[in-house]
Amino acid sequence: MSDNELQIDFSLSRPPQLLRMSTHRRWNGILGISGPSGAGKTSLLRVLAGLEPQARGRVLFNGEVLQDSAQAVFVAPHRRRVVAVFQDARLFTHLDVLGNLAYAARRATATPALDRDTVIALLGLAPLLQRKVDGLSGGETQRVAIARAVLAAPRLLLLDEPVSALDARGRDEVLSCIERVRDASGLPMLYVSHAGAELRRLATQILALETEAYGASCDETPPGTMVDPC
Ligand SMILES: Nc1ncnc2c1ncn2[C@@H]1O[C@H](COP(=O)(O)OP(=O)(O)OP(=O)(O)O)[C@@H](O)[C@H]1O
Repeated sequence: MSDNELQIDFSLSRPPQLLRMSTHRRWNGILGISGPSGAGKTSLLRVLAGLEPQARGRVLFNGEVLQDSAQAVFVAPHRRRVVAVFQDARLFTHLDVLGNLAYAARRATATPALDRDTVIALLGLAPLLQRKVDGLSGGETQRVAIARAVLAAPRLLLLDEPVSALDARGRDEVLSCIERVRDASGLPMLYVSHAGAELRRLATQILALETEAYGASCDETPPGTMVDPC
């Protein structure tokens, strides 16, 4: 049974391009997002996170309208409970690791799927809590960013190529952490990657975006089908 549902039908004007996406997906766990460079993977996450207020069309998550230009509905980013982790984890450099986690927990508007101690344990952060974030390795930084995102109590977690800048060891470490969070929290996630191996490892199904002459579109792969990304 699939518990989560994404309904999108929007366009973003980026002259001379028009980026269009339309799909309806149900999934559990991690929905992988694949597609060539420029297909609109990051744009999709930005729309879901509420960072593209000018997008035309409709975006619904689990039946709730997040934005609908025809009805002049736009739920503000901080009210969506949709939290994104980007490739360049944007941690607060004036705070240590614990400070970053505490900040997210203080601003959370709901109870997170996992409590702070569990998040710290699953992401192996105990030895890092007092460290300044600008001294962390790439993999450590991404683990803190994921922990911070979970403690912000999202109902949808967006991961945009979170391991693409890491070496093989760092990648494997962070992917294992994501698997642990996925299994312990049940949080629905979208995971953007160019790497087929990562998507096969993490995702229950894949949404493949394809670039077309006029912009981007979604390949309507039947739910549950694994698609080999380009
Ligand atoms: N802020 C912006 N203003 C104008 N155009 C943009 C902006 N951000 C992205 N684009 C364009 O929108 C299209 C989709 O970009 P997007 O970053 O979503 O693709 P992507 O699939 O994530 O690509 P990549 O794999 O290279 O990260 C591209 O043509 C890109 O150049």
